[in-house]
Amino acid sequence: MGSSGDAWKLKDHPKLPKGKTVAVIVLDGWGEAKPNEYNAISVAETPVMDSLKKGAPEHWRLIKAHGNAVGLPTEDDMGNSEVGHNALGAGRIFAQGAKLVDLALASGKIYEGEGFKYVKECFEKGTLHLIGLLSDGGVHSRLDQVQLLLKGAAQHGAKRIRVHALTDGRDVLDGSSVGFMETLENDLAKLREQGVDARVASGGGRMYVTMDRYENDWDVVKRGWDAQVLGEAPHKFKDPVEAIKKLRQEPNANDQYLAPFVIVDDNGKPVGPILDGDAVVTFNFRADRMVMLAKALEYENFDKFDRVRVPKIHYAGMLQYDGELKLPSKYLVSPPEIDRTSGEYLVRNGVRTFACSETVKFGHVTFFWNGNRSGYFDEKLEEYVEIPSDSGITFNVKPKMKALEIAERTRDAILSGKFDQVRVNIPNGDMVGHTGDIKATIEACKAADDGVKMILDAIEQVGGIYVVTADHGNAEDMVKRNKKGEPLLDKNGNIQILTSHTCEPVPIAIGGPGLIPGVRFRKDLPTGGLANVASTFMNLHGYEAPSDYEPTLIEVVDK
Ligand SMILES: O=C(O)[C@@H](CO)OP(=O)(O)O
Ligand SMILES: [Mn+2]
Ligand SMILES: [Mn+2]
Repeated sequence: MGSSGDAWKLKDHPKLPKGKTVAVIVLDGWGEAKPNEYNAISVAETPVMDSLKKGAPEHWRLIKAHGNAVGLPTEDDMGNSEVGHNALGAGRIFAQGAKLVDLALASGKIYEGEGFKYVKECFEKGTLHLIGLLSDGGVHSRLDQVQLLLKGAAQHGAKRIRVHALTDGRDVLDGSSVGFMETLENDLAKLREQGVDARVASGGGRMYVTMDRYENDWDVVKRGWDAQVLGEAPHKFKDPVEAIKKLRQEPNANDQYLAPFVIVDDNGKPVGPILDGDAVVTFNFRADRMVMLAKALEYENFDKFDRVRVPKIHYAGMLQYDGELKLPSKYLVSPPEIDRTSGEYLVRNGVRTFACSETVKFGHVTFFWNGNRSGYFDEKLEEYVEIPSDSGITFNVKPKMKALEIAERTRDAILSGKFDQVRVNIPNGDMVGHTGDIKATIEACKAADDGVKMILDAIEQVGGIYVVTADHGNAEDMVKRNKKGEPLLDKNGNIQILTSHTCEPVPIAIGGPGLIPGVRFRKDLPTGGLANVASTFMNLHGYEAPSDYEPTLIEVVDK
């Protein structure tokens, strides 16, 4: 596609009119599963979402939101916000970070790239630090990739390696951090036998240490900086497995929010602060929760917290996390080239766009939607509104989150007549689902439903159209199950709470007074997924989608 204006011109849809206000509502973490007591969505009072379902099969259906349908390596990979919103916004399926890293490791190309060569320059005199999420969840990172990278780095000359591990419990079961740390320790021991000085240097829970996103709470990143770079943390241990076990015994402790710790030697000295001349790799492939740390590591001018000491390092990300900011400038694997997104096409065809969510999901309907690119395409035609999220709490404490505020701002945007597309992310099912608190998640789902109602009422008033869908499952299943689908119990006979996303399909509903009679879901796309949604709403804006987009889910029959 060239850069001339014509290249962006979308063809008129032969049957569907232009000029309708289209609301695209994404319920985060809202999958479809059989009703049961662990399905927070089915238990919750959700009259609006229930009524949409009655429109099946013409105006309600299910679509795939996990595995290959969103560019993940296998059909066992649950969906997540990054790949989900990428697919929704880009209308095509791109091999995602997880897969690209797998390929680069398998072929050995990862060691030939500019990024690895850059960090390698420090191997002779400095330490290689690996920072990231210790998990096999496959959402932000994968332990098997870290294991390969450790081995590969040693083979390519790293003599001293320090791992700064963030514990998960969000994409994997709470408590699994102990096993992951044992596996890592085993691998590091093997490296030590080969003469590589390899150790864990620090740790902490992902939601409390380092992995904040969209600048919700810089203190989270600071806690990580203090432990990883300065070697300072409230807890000091000699052994990382013991560290996790001990810290998990503190009241209300869990993997996600584990307190930061550093590993010290016999003299109480931290074994791996980051120093001048060292190399650093952040090994998460997913962008959103690495961007803030990447800024702290890379930016000369940085005022988000006092870094105290800024080591002169060679830093590379596993991927480049922000294509617009080119951050970080060095990376081991090239990110998916998500170009020509629906957002860019529509704006270049004059579609005035409003996007809104609260901080914790704001980048989902902007940054991820636009192909991991921050900023506007055309400031005159777009407005992105961020409602500040609560920070410093777990969201089961306030399960309504900002659903109402998001809906109000969106309602106002619709009624203002200033926008053709309004798109929102309503986070409750996902963010509260991740806490594993079933009661709070039920409340969260009700709040999300209330938010949808307010937006649909506004669409009704202006004669518009709605598309309601979700990015992946979460709240519809809050319990870990065996292969037969039965809830699993732990050794004390309690159910094992599932805090993670799922592989369930998600609903999509279309409607509103602006939907002309005869528009309905096609029957010939039974395996349709999130990547088919962009063509669908482009049609509802009165345009044909570009020919290489995944096909539209709708057809127009004579009525
Ligand atoms: O919170 C996150 O980072 C992920 C789970 O790891 O959730 P989501 O993909 O919904 O943003
Ligand atoms: Mn999500
Ligand atoms: Mn989530």
